[in-house]
Amino acid sequence: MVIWCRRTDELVDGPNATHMSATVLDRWEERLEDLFNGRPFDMLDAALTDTVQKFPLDIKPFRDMIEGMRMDTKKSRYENYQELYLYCYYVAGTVALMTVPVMGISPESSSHASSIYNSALSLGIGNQLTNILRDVGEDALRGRVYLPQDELAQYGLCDDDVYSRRVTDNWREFMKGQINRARFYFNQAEEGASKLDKDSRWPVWSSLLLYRTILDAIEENDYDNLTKRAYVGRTKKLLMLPLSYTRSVSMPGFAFH
Ligand SMILES: CC(C)=CCC/C(C)=C/CC/C(C)=C/CC/C(C)=C/COP(=O)(O)OP(=O)(O)O
Repeated sequence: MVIWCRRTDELVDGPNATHMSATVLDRWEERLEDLFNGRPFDMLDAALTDTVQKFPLDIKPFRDMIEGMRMDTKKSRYENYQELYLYCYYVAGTVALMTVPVMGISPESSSHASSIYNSALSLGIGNQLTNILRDVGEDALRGRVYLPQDELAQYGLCDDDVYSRRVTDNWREFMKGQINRARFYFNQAEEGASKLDKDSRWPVWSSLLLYRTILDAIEENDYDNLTKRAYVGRTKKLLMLPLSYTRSVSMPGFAFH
């Protein structure tokens, strides 16, 4: 039950703000604690208070997401995959952990909840890695390189290659490895997607299959994610819906490749 709430807009940091300031994030964290304790600040917070009262949500992923945004204000390079993974967990894995208690696990599922949460986490990570790979050129324009520096170096690449926007054979080879890694997480997510509550499976399967096709689109662009944005057309998206429906109603373990 909502106890009290006030006006909206407190967190808007000016119309042209591109990055959230530390103060804004600190205040956001304070509001998070308050709303979890039944004291929402405004109507949006009140909606979340209502949700945390209805579903078994843990505050940790919410705190971690704010930490991810804090990280993004301080850091624009990732030395290795471990560092990048942590960022992906903070900004997307957390979303997955927040949604499972709301979507629910099927009563027919015999899997341990932890394995379903792991699959959810994988979908969050796979989505974020895909998002990063799609946006390499765009992020570089903002001086940001969300790629493991040590892996770039293994292919003789560095930030300058990203900034110069030349798609070389080394770049293509590097990208193949990054795409395979993202696909690995989507594959890991599949098992859990079929164990969610019946009504949640179709949207989750749709997002899994649709987001994964962005990786195909990068390949179709011959790995040019420096000057082009991988795009999945509307028709292709619509055609994926019946396929994701089929996947969502088939039993886990059923062979479907
Ligand atoms: C598989 C199981 C068991 C559960 C599903 C759990 C879920 C819903 C996981 C997905 C979590 C999720 C939606 C993460 C965020 C992914 C992401 C990269 C969003 C991109 O956001 P924007 O940056 O706004 O996207 P655009 O750049 O496309 O605008």
